[in-house]
Amino acid sequence: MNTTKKFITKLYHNILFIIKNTKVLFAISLLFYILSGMIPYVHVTALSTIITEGDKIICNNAAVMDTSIIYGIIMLAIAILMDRLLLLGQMPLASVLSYQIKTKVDCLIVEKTSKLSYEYVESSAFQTKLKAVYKFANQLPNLYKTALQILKSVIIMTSLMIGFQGSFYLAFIIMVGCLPQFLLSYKIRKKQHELDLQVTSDQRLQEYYKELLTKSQSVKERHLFGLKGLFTTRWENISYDIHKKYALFRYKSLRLNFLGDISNIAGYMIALVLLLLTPSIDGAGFLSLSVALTAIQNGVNAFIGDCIAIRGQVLDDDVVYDFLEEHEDIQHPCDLKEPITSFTFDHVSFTYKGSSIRALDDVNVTLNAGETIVIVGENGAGKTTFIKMLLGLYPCQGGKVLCNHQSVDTLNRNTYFKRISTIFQHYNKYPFTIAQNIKMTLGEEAKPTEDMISCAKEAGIHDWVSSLPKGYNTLLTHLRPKGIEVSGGQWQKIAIARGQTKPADVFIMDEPTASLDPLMEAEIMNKFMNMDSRSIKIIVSHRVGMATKADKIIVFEKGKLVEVGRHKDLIQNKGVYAQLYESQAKWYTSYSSKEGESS
Ligand SMILES: Nc1ncnc2c1ncn2[C@@H]1O[C@H](COP(=O)(O)OP(=O)(O)OP(=O)(O)O)[C@@H](O)[C@H]1O
Repeated sequence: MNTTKKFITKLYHNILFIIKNTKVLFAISLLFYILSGMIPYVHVTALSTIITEGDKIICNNAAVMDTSIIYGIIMLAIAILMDRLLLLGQMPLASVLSYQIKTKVDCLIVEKTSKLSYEYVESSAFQTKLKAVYKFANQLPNLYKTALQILKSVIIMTSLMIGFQGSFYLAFIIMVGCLPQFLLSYKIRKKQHELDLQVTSDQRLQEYYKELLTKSQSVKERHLFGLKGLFTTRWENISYDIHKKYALFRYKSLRLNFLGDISNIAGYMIALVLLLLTPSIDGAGFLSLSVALTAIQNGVNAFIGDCIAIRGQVLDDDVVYDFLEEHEDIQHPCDLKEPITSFTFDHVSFTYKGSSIRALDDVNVTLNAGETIVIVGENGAGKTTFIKMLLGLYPCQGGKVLCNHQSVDTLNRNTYFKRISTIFQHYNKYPFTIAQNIKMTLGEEAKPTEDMISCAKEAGIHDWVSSLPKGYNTLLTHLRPKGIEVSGGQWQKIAIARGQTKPADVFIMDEPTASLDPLMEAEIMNKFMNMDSRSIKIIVSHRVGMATKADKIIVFEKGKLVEVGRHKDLIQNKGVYAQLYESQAKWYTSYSSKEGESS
């Protein structure tokens, strides 16, 4: 009882969502379905009239047709024509309705994802859930069709039963015969939903292997390491596993469906025999009643099919609606109104989910406006995690990260991120023009702006871009028909220019220069450090060469902040920084000597 109530509430909620988002179109659709629900009654009534009147004409050898039979023929023609017209009208309506619902749901999913914590969104569990959500969201528009289809089936059955003139018990027998079909189909549909969810994770992997085999980005490694065969085998194996699960499910469903069919046929046969045994019935009466019985059975079967479909649909839709209603555990109520003047890490610790190692361990440091900060440390030392905590991408587990003395966790993301420009090692490569890659808001044919050119010069790409036939309006990547591919270093410089174009109080570069040669890297970093004396500039790097001019060097080791200070002081300390500097000395002495030559 509780389950039925829950189901009806959910169904009501889901249909309401569809009505709210489609309004007039839904009303027209409803009218179409009501009209087409009445057609079988008109059809059967017309046929009965034709059979009964035809029988009279044949038995009486009458030469002239009665008006009733002409009436019947006209009615039949109208019913067939209307049925066809309504069907034709429903097609474009269904297409527009589906588009409206799908677009709305897709927007809601994107909006929801943006409100969930970064930590949760990057987890595998979330990505699998999102895949399931999109899979089921695709089918969301089917709900309105199924719901209206049920309404149509109810109208068909009711109108036929009313026209059945008293022999309700026959219709009842037909319905009882259909009951096992209903129960079995219900069970099958629930299992299908469970299977759909269960295979989602495998489907993600299957798609990944397919991408490895087809995407241009993976073509080099695939050829050079001879991985095609390996990836193909893995893709085939996982595809086979998924197929096997569905094949097994279909086989089991088929057996259950067959049992349902037997009971269905038995019900119809019993009703037919009882009809034959009715004492007062003549040939024409038997014929027209058996036509009506067939129509009722078809109506009941369609009704059962639709009920099962709607039950399954609500199960599937729940995955989408549950996701949309998921609790957003992060609250960012405070707007950041003032420019950023400081960051304070106050005993900050952080451990990634599923990891036993502290990525940050009791970190204490303050960063002030006007400072240039270089963060160094070996692989896995905690540099990127430090930046992510500063950006508030992960909530603090221990201690606090403060921005202008306010906890970063409470800051409204829009107002906070507006003031920070970050370029990560793994930045996006957009299939837009070079100008758009630097300044997203520009149109495809728009001329480059002054500030954009200045940032492109700082990033060292202006001369190269100017030498291209279409200059800043050159389209990038082979995703675009006339797009060109550029080198890793050129992409990096474009990303750096993008980061510098954004007006901000804080500029962060998390190793975006790995593809550049050390001299070019040092040149770009030098310019970066000198770009705006009031802002906070943070550079994350393994290469300590650029730290010599920093106001503050932060050294990480195994999640711990082990040293903070200026180059000279840290060298004198002879600690981790001094060792790193020593071991990398040869990289930057060549730059220093080059700089010396040029000056
Ligand atoms: N998403 C993640 N989930 C679990 N553990 C992670 C994740 N990202 C990083 N780690 C772990 O956290 C620790 C710190 O990683 P972090 O990326 O901050 O180091 P890093 O100093 O930036 O390293 P690199 O110089 O190699 O980029 C490492 O032990 C790393 O394995």
